[in-house]
Amino acid sequence: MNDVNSFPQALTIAGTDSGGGAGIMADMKTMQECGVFSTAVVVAVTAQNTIGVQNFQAISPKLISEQFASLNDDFKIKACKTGMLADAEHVEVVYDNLKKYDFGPFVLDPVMIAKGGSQLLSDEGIDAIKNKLIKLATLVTPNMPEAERLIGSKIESQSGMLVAAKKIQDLGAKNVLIKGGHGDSEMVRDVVLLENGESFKMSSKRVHTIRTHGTGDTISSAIVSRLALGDDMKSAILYGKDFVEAAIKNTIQVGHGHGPLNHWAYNAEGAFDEI
Ligand SMILES: Nc1ncnc2c1ncn2[C@@H]1O[C@H](COP(=O)(O)OP(=O)(O)OP(=O)(O)O)[C@@H](O)[C@H]1O
Ligand SMILES: Cc1ncc(COP(=O)(O)O)c(N)n1
Repeated sequence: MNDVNSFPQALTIAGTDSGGGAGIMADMKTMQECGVFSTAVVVAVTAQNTIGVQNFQAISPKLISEQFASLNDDFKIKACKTGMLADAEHVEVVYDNLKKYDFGPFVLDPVMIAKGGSQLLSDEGIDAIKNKLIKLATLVTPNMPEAERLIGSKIESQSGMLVAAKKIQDLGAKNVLIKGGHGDSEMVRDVVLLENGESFKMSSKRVHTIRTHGTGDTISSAIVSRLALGDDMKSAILYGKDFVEAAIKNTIQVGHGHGPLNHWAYNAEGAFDEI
C-alpha cells in the first residue's frame, strides 16, 4: 500500500494578503507551481492591495497553536517558512510551536516593512526574531534593510554584504541569503553564505518595473518547496532565484501600485507575451 502521506508537503506561517500578491497567497501560489502541496498557519490577516496595507489584525496565539496542532496531527510537512509575524508575542508563539513540532528545514523570511511602507513587524518583534527565532532557522532571507536592522549597521558594498551575512550567521541561522532587490542599480546582486562557509553571489539584470509585490515571499517559498522535494540548500537557493526572476520579468497587469508577480512564468516562459 502507498504511504498515505507520501506527497511532498510544505508550510507557510505568515500573514494573508487580500490582494493576492504577497504573504500566504504568494507563498501558496509559488508552492503550487513548484509541485508541492501547500499548507498555511495564518498569523495575521491584512486588508491589502497593490497600493498598500490598509489595516491588519493578528490572530490569537491560541488559534495559532491550534493550527500548528491540526497540521501536526494529519500532515507530513517536509519544510516550512515564516513571513509576516506582526509582533513579539506572535514571534514567541511561532517559536514555541516550531520547537515542539518537526516540520523539516525552516526558512525564516524576516518580513519587517511592506513595499508600500507599512510596518508588518513591531520593533519588539524584530528583537524577538534576532534573539530567538533566528536560532531555529535553517536559512534566513533578509533584504538589505532587514539585514541592516539585524546587524545594527549599514551595508555599503558587496563585500559588506558578505560581512553582514557572517554576522547574521553568528546570530544563529545556519545559512544566510541577503537579497539585493532594493535600490536602482542596473544589476541586482544577492549574496549567499552557506553553513559550510561557502559563499556565492547571484546576479541578474534589474527588471525596471514597480510590479515587485511579494518578491521576497516568492523566492523563499520556491526555496522551501525545493527543500521539501529533497534538494540540498545551494540547489534550492539557485532554483529560487531563477523562479523569482521569471516571475518578475514576465509582468502581468494587475492593480494600480506595486503589482503582483507572475507565478506561472517559471513553468510557462513565453506564454504571457500577448497579455
Ligand atoms: N527589479 C528587480 N529585478 C530583478 N530582480 C529583482 C528585482 N527586485 C527584486 N529582485 C529579486 O527578487 C528577490 C527578492 O529580493 P527583494 O530584495 O525584493 O526582497 P524583499 O524586499 O524581501 O521582497 P518583499 O518586499 O516582497 O518581501 C531577490 O532575488 C532579488 O534579487
Ligand atoms: C501579508 C504580507 N506579507 C508580506 C508582505 C511583504 O511583501 P512586499 O514587501 O512585497 O509588500 C506583505 N506586503 N504582506
